[in-house]
Amino acid sequence: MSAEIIYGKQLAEELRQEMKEEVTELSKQGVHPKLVVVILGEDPASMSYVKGKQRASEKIGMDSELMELSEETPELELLKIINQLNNDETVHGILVQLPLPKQIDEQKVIEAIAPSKDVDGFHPSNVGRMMTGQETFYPCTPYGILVMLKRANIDIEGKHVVIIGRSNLVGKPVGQLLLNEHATVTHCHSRTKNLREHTKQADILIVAAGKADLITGEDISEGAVVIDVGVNRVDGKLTGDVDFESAKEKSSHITPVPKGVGPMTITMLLHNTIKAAKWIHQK
Ligand SMILES: Nc1nc2c(c(=O)[nH]1)N[C@@H](CN(C=O)c1ccc(C(=O)N[C@@H](CCC(=O)O)C(=O)O)cc1)CN2
Repeated sequence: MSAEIIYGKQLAEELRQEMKEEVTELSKQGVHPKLVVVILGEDPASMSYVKGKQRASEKIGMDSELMELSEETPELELLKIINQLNNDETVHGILVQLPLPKQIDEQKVIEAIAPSKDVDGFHPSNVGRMMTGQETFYPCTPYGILVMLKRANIDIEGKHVVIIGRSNLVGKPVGQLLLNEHATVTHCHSRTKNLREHTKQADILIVAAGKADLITGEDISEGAVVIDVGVNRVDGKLTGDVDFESAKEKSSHITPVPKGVGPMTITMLLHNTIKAAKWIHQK
């Protein structure tokens, strides 16, 4: 068997075209969705992600602002900036790029963002709403994975989803979103014993471990769906957590790296920002 490759990049482009039309319609009603992205320091990977977010916003006609702050910015100063953005009626979405420098308490920053502008979906209030199956902003990478699975017509209900990784950004929320869709979910992580015994049982395997080529064809069952969330740089080359060539021969569907899950992250951020603008203007 050779897998069908799910290109997130292609789906992202289709969705962004639809969003562009939605932004045009909203602007006719006087609603101009605006995203503000805050970054501290100049880490090259983070810098490229935030520039990507800004470019993508502009391409669909959405207002966006990039606030580039020094790596040494004190926590209190960042909290003050967030407070100003919370009170700025022209701003609908606020995103602080992670990870943050060591002098800053990441959780404090996440909790400072108004839940109604938390387009990352990381605020405990939004996480709680997601857990209880209520409408809210879902974290962008997990939400992107859910949309990819649905658009590829992959059944989720009753399927055994095995997730490797338990981060707040990806592992935990993707498990919750798929549980909400009636999947049976198993979480594996760095302390899991006999990892292969678990991965072999997966109908859908989601790998978000941050370890290049952790999973190979031998770790998966014939016909499994494999979603690779890894973004690793090995000898200057971008690679996922899954050995694509061997996994492709066993799976029914697989996402590549690059051009797989990654582009969906930014797309769902645009979706969340439009949603935030619509909510505010419906009030
Ligand atoms: N506040 C947030 N910080 C971070 C998030 C997040 O969702 N919110 N996620 C990641 C990084 N990230 C977005 O911020 C992100 C990662 C990867 C991609 C992407 O498009 N990847 C491409 C490859 C890009 C490359 O060449 O490096 C792909 O996989 O095809 C987009 C966004 C951590 N921080």
